[in-house]
Amino acid sequence: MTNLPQRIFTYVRDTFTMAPSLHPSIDNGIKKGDANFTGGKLYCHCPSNKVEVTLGSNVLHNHACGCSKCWKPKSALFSVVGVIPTDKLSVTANKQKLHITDKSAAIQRNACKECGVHLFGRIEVDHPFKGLDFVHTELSDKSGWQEPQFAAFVSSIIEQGFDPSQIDGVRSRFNSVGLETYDVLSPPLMDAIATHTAAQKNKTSSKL
Ligand SMILES: N[C@@H](CCC(=O)N[C@@H](CS)C(=O)NCC(=O)O)C(=O)O
Ligand SMILES: [Zn+2]
Ligand SMILES: [Zn+2]
Repeated sequence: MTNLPQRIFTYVRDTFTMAPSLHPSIDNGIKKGDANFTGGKLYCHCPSNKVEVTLGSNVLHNHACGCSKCWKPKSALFSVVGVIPTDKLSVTANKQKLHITDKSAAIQRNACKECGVHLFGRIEVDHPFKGLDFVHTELSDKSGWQEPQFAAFVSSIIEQGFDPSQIDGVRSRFNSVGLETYDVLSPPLMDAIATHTAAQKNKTSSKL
């Protein structure tokens, strides 16, 4: 978390330079979550017959993601996405409105066919994060969700048209609100992926 003078500086700089939004929950500093928070409901953006997803716990590893596949709110450069065990998530209304955005992706992102909002991403194939669903807590009307912990896939915004000469400014804005930036995931998550890959390789070689 950053101190007040730094936040005022960031706010004034961003207001005068009309910097594009990183994400509404990050632009003006980060609000810390509640350690005792126990979950809530997510809703799509349809004006009626909203898809409703119920989460039975807080999320973990909440982070900003600049990749092209994660859902972002209008005008934001980044998504904010966290994970929750699959058995803590259920679709509690209007499930028939969901479709999978890209069936070939590891993360099967279930989005509302009408408003386009992604309600949850699930992994069905062998993968280090199988058993975890990906969700956007900004779709909830409650506060207390874990705050973003880091920014991932930052350079990926360039692939979507962001001016590469401005990318250092994006990294420094994340840093000014207390978030580290990475061009893949954070080191602990990359270590978890590599550990899984090593275990798979061992399994395969022991069968030979
Ligand atoms: N540079 C690529 C990165 C895509 C990517 O690897 N995204 C990560 C973070 S969400 C991932 O795990 N993707 C798996 C998937 O989408 O199934 C892009 O922007 O599309
Ligand atoms: Zn919708
Ligand atoms: Zn992503």
